[in-house]
Amino acid sequence: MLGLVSNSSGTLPVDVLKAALPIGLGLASAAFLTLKLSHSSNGFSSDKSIPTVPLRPGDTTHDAEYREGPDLFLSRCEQEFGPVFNCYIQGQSVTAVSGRLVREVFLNDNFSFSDAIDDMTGIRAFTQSVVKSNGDPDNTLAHEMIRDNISPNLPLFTPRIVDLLESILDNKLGYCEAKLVKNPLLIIQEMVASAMANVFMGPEVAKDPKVIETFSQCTYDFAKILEGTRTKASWNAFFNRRKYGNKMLNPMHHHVQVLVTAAAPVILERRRQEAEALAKHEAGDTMAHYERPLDVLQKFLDNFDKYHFVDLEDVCGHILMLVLASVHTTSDTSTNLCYYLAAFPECMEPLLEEQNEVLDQMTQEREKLRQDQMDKDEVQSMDDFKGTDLDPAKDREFSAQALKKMVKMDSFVREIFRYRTERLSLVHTARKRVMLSNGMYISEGAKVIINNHSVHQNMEMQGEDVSDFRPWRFVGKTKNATKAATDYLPFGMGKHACPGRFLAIQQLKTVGSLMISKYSKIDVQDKSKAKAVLLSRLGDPLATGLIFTSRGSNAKTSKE
Ligand code: HEM
Repeated sequence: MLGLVSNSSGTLPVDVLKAALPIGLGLASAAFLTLKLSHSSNGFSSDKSIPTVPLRPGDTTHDAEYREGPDLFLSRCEQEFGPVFNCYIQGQSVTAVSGRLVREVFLNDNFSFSDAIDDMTGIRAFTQSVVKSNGDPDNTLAHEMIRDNISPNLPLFTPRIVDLLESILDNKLGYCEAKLVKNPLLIIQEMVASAMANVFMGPEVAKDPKVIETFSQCTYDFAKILEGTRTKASWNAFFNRRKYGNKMLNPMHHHVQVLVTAAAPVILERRRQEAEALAKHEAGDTMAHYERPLDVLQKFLDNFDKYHFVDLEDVCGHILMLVLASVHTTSDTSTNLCYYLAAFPECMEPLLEEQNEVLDQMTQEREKLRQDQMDKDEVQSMDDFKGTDLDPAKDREFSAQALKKMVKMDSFVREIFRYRTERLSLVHTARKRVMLSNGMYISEGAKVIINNHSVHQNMEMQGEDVSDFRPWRFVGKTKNATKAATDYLPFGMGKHACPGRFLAIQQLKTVGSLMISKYSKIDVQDKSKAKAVLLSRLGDPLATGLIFTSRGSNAKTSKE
């Protein structure tokens, strides 16, 4: 691979590659992962003053009671034992932390989500064998990579993302007259994988079907690894460390190679074009210039030394880690959003009305900008706008600006996260003994789990009817779907809060907007399973399909 990338500064020692950490979550939520692990009998190492919730007669863990009614179980625990209590759940002994105290877990570096995932799965050995550089126990690099290369460019990425999401939807689902789709995740996964591949690897690489296959499938291979054995979690971690620390046995190695093989010729061609433009420029052609492609691959290569990458394989390893964090999480939640549209059909028309109002407003604003330029003689005729940012053909596109103005859609999405998010999740390991502000101590090595129920189903924080799905709950409030805070935890909070949430929410809002503009009706195939799907956990298989009906024969079903 040498020669494709600029001179490297050599391999950095890799201590712990926490950049891969997001996968622990991204994969399918800590709950999904940990539930696959079996019970640890380590007991609690927390302060003895922390109450332990007694088991129901006949139960050996709290899992059954929790699964039967998580809200009921956790309300009872909080009422009887207060905001901090021990229970045996999701395969381990954990201390649940509730309400205002959750911020003390998220904001204290002595609580680590990545340590907890590694304790349970041995994931760090696995990730170390996928990438070669950048050992970063606090995962600041992955944050930085997303913060500097993806989030600020989101408005520029948006047209490509929307275009791909729409064309694949048209291609795979198209015009429907009560068409049953047993597994809509497959369609949405392809939509999201294609959009993410375009953003991460660039349009040329993303044309390769093998790359799309890697983007949509690598998470499943990864899940198989984490599923591991059904023995003790610690054995599971031990086994994974031994097996997947070996590069050749690590299935991610194959996916990295797919990316490298597809990227190499594209990078060479980009280099050739750049050199050609430079040569022309030097020969006096002042118009000749090379337009740098806008994608994460190019950004990483341009910052090769800054990020201390080793070679192209290393760059692709890092990209693969981002894929594991992003594609399945976004596909799963976007699919779930369609089930909410089906379960609450009364939302479809208000959402479509809002969409039309926003697009009308955008059209008027853009028309005014065009007219201003005409009045100032900056352009000769309306035809001059063709192919520019102000092209009238783009007036009704779902631009980043238009999506931002869709406040009902935003509230709908945030309410889905509030309503659905797993009630107990995000296990953190205490790196040191920590005293919480209520005076209780969490001992070094103890596992703490976040009681999301105490936040998302809390009337003081969320308003009334917390057990109901109220789509417009957040309209008119300064609480948008990306705002990670003490009253909204689907993306965590504090310095480790998911840095990809801006991209994820924008894709979710786009999928929702496409669905309501193209389909007048979405029904759940088996209504008896509708509620179960709404409350499914990230990564759960879908219990039933969806039936789609297009908005009449004039519906826009293909991109001409
Ligand atoms: C609906 C989709 C998503 C959900 C629900 C989600 C959720 C989360 C959560 C709960 C965390 C842990 C936060 C904490 O420890 O406090 C996290 C971390 C992370 N996520 Fe996401 N995420 C999503 C999409 C994405 C996307 C699209 C990307 C990449 C573009 C991404 C990249 C990351 C990274 C790098 C971290 C690690 C942050 C750290 O440890 O400092 N996520 N995510």
